[in-house]
Amino acid sequence: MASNSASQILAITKTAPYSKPMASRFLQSRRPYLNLCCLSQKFSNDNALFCLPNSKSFLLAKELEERNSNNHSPTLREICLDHVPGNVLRRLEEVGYLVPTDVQKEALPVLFSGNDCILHAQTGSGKTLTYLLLIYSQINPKKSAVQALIVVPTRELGMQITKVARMLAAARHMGPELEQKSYTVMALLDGGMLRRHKSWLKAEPPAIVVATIGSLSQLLEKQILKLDSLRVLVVDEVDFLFKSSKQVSSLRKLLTSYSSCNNRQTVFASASILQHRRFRHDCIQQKWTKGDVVHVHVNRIMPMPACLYHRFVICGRKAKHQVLLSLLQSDLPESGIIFVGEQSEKSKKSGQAPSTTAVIDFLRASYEGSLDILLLEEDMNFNSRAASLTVNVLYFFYD
Ligand SMILES: Nc1ncnc2c1ncn2[C@@H]1O[C@H](COP(=O)(O)OP(=O)(O)OP(=O)(O)O)[C@@H](O)[C@H]1O
Repeated sequence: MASNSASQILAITKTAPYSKPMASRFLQSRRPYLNLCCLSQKFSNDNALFCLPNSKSFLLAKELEERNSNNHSPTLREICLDHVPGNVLRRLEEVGYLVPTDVQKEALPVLFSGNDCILHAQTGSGKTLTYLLLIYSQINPKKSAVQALIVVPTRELGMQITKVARMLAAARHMGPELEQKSYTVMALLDGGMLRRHKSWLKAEPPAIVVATIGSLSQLLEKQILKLDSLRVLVVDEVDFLFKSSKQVSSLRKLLTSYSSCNNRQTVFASASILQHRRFRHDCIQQKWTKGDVVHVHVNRIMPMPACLYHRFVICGRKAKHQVLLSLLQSDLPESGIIFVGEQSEKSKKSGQAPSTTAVIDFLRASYEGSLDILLLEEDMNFNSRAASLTVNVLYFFYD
C-alpha cells in the first residue's frame, strides 16, 4: 500500500451515458475494482474507496454470474472456512469482501496448508488481506504473546496495515465464541511513542505487531519484545527493505536470530521482485524460509494504458475553477477523480465554504450537460466507500 496526502476526492461521472459504458467496461475486464483500489491506495491517505450508484451491486452480480458460469469458483468464505475464525469471516463479509482477488485465490490455499510464501503481485491486488487472513487463521487471542509480526518499510504503510488488521479484529463475537478475547494489534512504527509501547509490551503483549524495522530492532535488542511464540512473520515490500542498506542487516538478523523459520510461517510480499528465482534460492539457503517456500506470482490486472498524457496548468487563483471546467469540457471523461487540497485554517476562520463545496457548486452550476458528483471524505464509513469505479482521468486541484 502506498499513500499520498490528498484529503478529499470528488468523483465525477457523466450521468446520462453512465450505465452503458460502465457496464461494458465491467464486463470486459475481469476485476475492474482493483484498478480503482490501486488509485485510491496511491492517492488517498485513508484508502478511500467509493461507490457510484449500483456499480457495487453490478460488480457483485457479475462476480456471482462468473462464478456460476465457471462451475463455481470459490468465495472468500469458502476458501477460509475451517481456517479463519467465524467472527473474522463475518467481519470480512460485513465490509464487503466476498469474492477473492486472484492473489487470494492462489495464495490462501498454499498458506493454509502451512507453506511459506513469496507473494508477488501488483499493488492493490489484495496481498495485505491475504497475509492477514493467514495471521487470523494462526493466532490464538487467548494467548498473551506476540504471535504475528508484519515488518514494513514505512510508517505510512504500517498505519494502513494496522487499520485493516484492526478492522478485522473488531469482529463481534457471537454464540459459542462469546467467551473469546479480541485480537490486539500494536503499531510499532518509527516516530511513535516507544515508551508507551514498552509498558504495553511488558503488561500484556499484543497478538499482532506491525512494525518498522528501526523501532522493532530497538525493542528486540533490549528484549522488551520477544518472538518466542511467533507463528507468522510477514515482510511487506520486501524488495524495498532489501534495497536499503541501513535496514538490511537488521532484517537479516530478524529473519534468522530472533525466531527460527522452522517454528513459524514466513511470508514475503511485494509488487516487484526483480530476480525472483534468485530471491527464492536465497530464502532457502539463508534459512529465511523453509525449503518448501512457494512463489505465488499473480499479474493479471488490467495493463496501464499505452500512453499517459500529463498536463500542468498554471493559472491565477480566481481562474482555477474556470480552468478546471474547460479541462473537463475539452476532455469529456466518462469518469474522473478531482483531488482537492485541504481548506486552510485561515479560510476556515474567515467562514468560507470548504474548497470541495466551492468546486462542486461551481461545476454543478456551470457544466454543460449532466454530471454526477460524489464527495469522498476521510471520515466516510468504510462500507459506503468500499465499491467500484473505473476512472480514466485524474485532476489534482491545489492552490
Ligand atoms: N477480496 C476483496 N474484495 C474486495 N476488495 C478487496 C479484496 N481484497 C482486497 N481488497 C481491497 O483492495 C484494496 C487493495 O488491497 P491491498 O491493500 O491488500 O493490496 P496490496 O496488494 O497489499 O497492495 P500494496 O502492494 O500497495 O501493498 C484494499 O482497499 C482492499 O480493501
